[in-house]
Amino acid sequence: MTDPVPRALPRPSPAQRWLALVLVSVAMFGNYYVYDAFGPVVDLLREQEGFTYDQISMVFSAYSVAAVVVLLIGGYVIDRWGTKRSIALFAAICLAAAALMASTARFETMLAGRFLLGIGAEPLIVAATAALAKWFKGKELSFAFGINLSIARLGSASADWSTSFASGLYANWQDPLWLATGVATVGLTAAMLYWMVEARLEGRVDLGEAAATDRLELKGMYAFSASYWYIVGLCVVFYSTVFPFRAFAIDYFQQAHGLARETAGMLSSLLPVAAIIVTPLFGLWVDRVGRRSLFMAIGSLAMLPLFLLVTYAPPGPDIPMPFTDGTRVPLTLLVVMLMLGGVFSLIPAVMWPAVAYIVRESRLGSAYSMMTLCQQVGVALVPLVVGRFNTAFGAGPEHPAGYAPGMWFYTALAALGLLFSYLLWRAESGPAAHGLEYPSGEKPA
Ligand SMILES: C[C@H](NC(=O)[C@@H](N)CCCCN)C(=O)O
Repeated sequence: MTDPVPRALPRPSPAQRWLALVLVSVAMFGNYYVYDAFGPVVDLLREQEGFTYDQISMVFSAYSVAAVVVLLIGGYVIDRWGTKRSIALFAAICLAAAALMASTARFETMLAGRFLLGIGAEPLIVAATAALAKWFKGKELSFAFGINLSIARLGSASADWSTSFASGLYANWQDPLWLATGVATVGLTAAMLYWMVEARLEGRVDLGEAAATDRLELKGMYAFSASYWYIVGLCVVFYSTVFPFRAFAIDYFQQAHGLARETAGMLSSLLPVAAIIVTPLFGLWVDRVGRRSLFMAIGSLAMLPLFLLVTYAPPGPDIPMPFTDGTRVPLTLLVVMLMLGGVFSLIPAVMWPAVAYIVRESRLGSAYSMMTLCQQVGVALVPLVVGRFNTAFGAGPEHPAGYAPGMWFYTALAALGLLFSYLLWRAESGPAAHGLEYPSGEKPA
């Protein structure tokens, strides 16, 4: 008797794929919510618990320090445990981190909680990406990634909106962080359901191999082209400006511009909200027209004046904010946040996919890991500098001018971003170009 010929398994049905996407995305929603739940309580920690700007910055940076450590350890856990267990494990770590931060206002505990969040959240993003690749490879993968990121950003926006829909909790610093712990529980529940779905369908449908996590290998980095390193440079300065600015934005709008917390939260949420709507549209546009390095340069140029405008431009009349029940904000702040939202949609939509056009597929995992690692080093250091400036220059409601040095620092970083994108554009317009300026991402023969 001969062995039966193994029959090829069917690919997952659309309903199965979209169920997996929804569950993974809810886990990501929880992840991003917890990350951004810290910003709205910054003023309460300062007023009620006596935290200084330096301490707040250290808590914020602890996430990135942890992220650098886990990125160096690499995709080991994901490779060994598989996506379904890893997603649940990392979501559980995020939940523990959220609970730790909510448990007490001791500085060391907050620091440990935020560090733990970095340990869970960054590999959760990697594991979620690997999981989506299993379900969607060859079928709407980019679209699925886009939806996943949009739902994650909805988590960021919801953390800002909590200053309105859960305004009653903001009588103290602790209750909003317990709310974040509740949201992390929803994320963990979705991760466990995802585990059940993947386990149930394994062996019944062809889930292929998860895209190899391709751990970070420092050897071989020299082989990446100059264009790759210009993109890494832009990535570092871009996120080192936007993420710390976001972390301090609600407090800054309250202290320096006298806005109520709810209004400041609404204004800050324009950044992720714009990104939810506009990022996929920019993605589609760039896929059609190419010109990737030019778009990155345009985004960097648009960012350059924003931090100085917010500091020195007259506030202008109060006007109703879009997508709200008529909350009024100064025109200048609204314009600046809408422009920053546009930049926050354009640069990530172009920058992350651009790497795939200039790095060999087999080295893509390493390339992305190195880029994220450098990003997190920048995101760890910049808030420490800005916190130092705010403390040293006595920033606060009675001395709003004390925030100006921090804003000049963000502007200097934005100028560096413009330099990197100019160098990239020059490299991609010359004979060593990879084809970033062409819709297909390849130079015509
Ligand atoms: C896609 C990109 N993600 C990241 O940069 C992550 N390494 C850090 C996310 C931290 C916020 N939760 C992004 O969000 O633009």
